[in-house]
Amino acid sequence: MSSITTPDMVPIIDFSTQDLKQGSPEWDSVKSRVREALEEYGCFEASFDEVMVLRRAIFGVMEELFDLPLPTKQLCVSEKPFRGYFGSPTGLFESMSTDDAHVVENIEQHLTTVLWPEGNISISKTLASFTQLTSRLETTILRMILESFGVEKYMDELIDSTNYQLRALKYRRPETGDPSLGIPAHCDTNLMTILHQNNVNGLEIRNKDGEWIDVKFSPNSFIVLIGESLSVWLNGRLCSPYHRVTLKGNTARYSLGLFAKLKGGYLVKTPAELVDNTNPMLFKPFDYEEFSKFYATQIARAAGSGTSQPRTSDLKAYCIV
Ligand SMILES: O=C(O)CCC(=O)C(=O)O
Ligand SMILES: [Fe+2]
Repeated sequence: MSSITTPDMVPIIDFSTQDLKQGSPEWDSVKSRVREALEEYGCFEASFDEVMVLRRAIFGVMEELFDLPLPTKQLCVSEKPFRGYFGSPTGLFESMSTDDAHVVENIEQHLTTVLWPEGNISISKTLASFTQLTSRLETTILRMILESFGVEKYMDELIDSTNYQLRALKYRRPETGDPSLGIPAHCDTNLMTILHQNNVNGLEIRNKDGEWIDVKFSPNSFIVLIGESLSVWLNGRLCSPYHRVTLKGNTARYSLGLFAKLKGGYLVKTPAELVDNTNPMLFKPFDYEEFSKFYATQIARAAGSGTSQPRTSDLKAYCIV
């Protein structure tokens, strides 16, 4: 793995302003910065001061979750792929994921009562508050993207079909002190990802020149990444960035992410407005949950044969015309 990084930086866009009302001059200016950043990097840093009131509670909760004994964490399972507890074969990272996490009862049912049989309402509430906050930000950004392509009439349909999956990640500090790869380079296949982290950096994004950029988050910010589902829906417009996590320090890294995904049963289909003679339809309609099942078997097969994970652009390869 190349460890060369450059001083390039992902753009920072401020979403904290009170005047960010749809149609206002502030809205239009943020919207064009979002479009520019996504064209260039597929991602940006979003400042969002409201997260500060939750920050201490969030990382307290994450320590409590991951400090549980391994057999307890392993009780969190699901018949659906990419939910529940996962520990990487390298032991360097662990994750816990749960669906529709903006609703306290869902977290209680699928996560907290599994880990604490008597329930743990304060943890459920903290995680739901985080999901509500980030899903609000996701909706704003999605609306700006759709407006910028003139397809905002699909907003309600997409929102109604979104699963706000929450994923908590812990990266152990590398034992040797040498930089180690926590998560290998990949593109997210979902619609949009919004990440928050403790004070330990490690996320790297590959820019258009193929160079890896260190992403340094401010405590009041998120990194927003476009996923391949959105790029496919936009008929190849905007690209999901390659990213990876490299651990360099002496402290554990925690990150918490909203992974907005399209629900099973919803056919993801490029709108007619984005297809014409010069922009023919590039991708076949697909169901994200069906793709996830296929993708999970690909990953398991690759792991079984000792080869690396399937290539990125997996979703695009899956549904290319
Ligand atoms: O922890 C992070 O910052 C990134 C995690 C990530 O890329 C993923 O879960 O897809
Ligand atoms: Fe990712």
